[in-house]
Amino acid sequence: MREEVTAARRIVVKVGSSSLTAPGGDLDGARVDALVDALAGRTAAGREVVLVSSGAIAAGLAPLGLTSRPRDLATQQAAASVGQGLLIGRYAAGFGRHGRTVGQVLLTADDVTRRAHYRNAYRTLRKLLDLGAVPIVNENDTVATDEIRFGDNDRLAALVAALVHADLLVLLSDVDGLYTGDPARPESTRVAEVHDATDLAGVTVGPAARTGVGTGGMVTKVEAARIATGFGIPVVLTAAPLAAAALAGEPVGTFFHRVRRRPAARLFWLAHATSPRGRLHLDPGAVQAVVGRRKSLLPAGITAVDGAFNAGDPVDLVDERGAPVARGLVNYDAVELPGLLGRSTGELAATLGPAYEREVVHRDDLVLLAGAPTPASG
Ligand SMILES: Nc1ncnc2c1ncn2[C@@H]1O[C@H](COP(=O)(O)OP(=O)(O)O)[C@@H](O)[C@H]1O
Ligand SMILES: N[C@@H](CCC(=O)OP(=O)(O)O)C(=O)O
Repeated sequence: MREEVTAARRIVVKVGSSSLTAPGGDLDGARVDALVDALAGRTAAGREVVLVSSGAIAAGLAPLGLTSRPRDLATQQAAASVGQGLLIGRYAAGFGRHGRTVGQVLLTADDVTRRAHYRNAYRTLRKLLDLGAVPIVNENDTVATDEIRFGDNDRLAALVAALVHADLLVLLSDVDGLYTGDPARPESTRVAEVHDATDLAGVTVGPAARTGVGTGGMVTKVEAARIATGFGIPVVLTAAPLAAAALAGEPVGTFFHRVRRRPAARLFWLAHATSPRGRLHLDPGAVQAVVGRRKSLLPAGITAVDGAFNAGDPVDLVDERGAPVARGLVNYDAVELPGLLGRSTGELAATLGPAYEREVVHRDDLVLLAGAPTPASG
């Protein structure tokens, strides 16, 4: 038995399109009901459940006479508009059998990335849970544009899990776990546990099957697991029919252990949920100082600036090859910086005044990005 699973009080469960629809694309009522029964079992046992459900686009296909998932955004949005109502209607009926009320929560990326918005989203979810309802979250597909879209719901689910401070994230798909390669190949085997990146070294993480209704495949699920475990939330990835077993703590699917230390919430959002408004190019010495010695970034180490940001905005710090190594909140407007580059803080203070002695990004407002070189690896 997985103790972290059985002890979890607040659980975010994400279910993919492929687990809710019949092969033709229509919503499969029996599958929805089976999932609802598994979740209602947990709510009856006093657990709080937030469901992140995909399937709006898939559910809208058949009613609109479409035979496969459309590629263009406008048709996807029309399908989502038709399908989302059907989906929620189905869940409302399903949970109604258990005497539970559901609440629809449609979010855009902005709602979980901008501080003022995610506080608002948090309050709504919190209140629904306090009132005993089951929040059912999806991306707000009808208004999300290509630029701001998550597209798949895996990353959204990880961010929602962080938002509501969940104790567990369960990702339900059409495959019963992470496999070492394409699960259709006989030589692929299920990975039972992932402790850290080394357990993923021999794993080929692939996209969704081309014929299906899913979008992200394993790539977005492993990324979602990385985000959630980095926030101290363990993740179970398994197939939807195994939901009840997974929620009971049985050793099904793939269990991603959490990284013990929960980062400061503010820095977590900075790393995972904000979009940078610009880029600061660092010379090698500045990369060493920021990444290797965790120092603040000073004007002297910056060689170029891109973007139209204001003081307080998130920006990426990139190395000489343009690879992001850290993200931070910048203390200057973009227009101010070109005149300061390469100059020491002492010189700037002497010529421009003491206000210009401040760091470009303070170390407390900096978070290193995954993949950044560590001091040991150079
Ligand atoms: N290493 C892997 N292990 C398991 N599944 C994989 C792997 N690589 C690619 N996949 C594919 O990912 C699919 C699940 O992703 P997707 O279709 O997006 O599901 P969902 O709709 O549940 O989000 C599986 O059906 C499988 O074809
Ligand atoms: N918001 C979209 C999710 C798109 C999607 O297919 O996601 P997933 O099945 O989780 O890979 C929908 O409801 O159709």
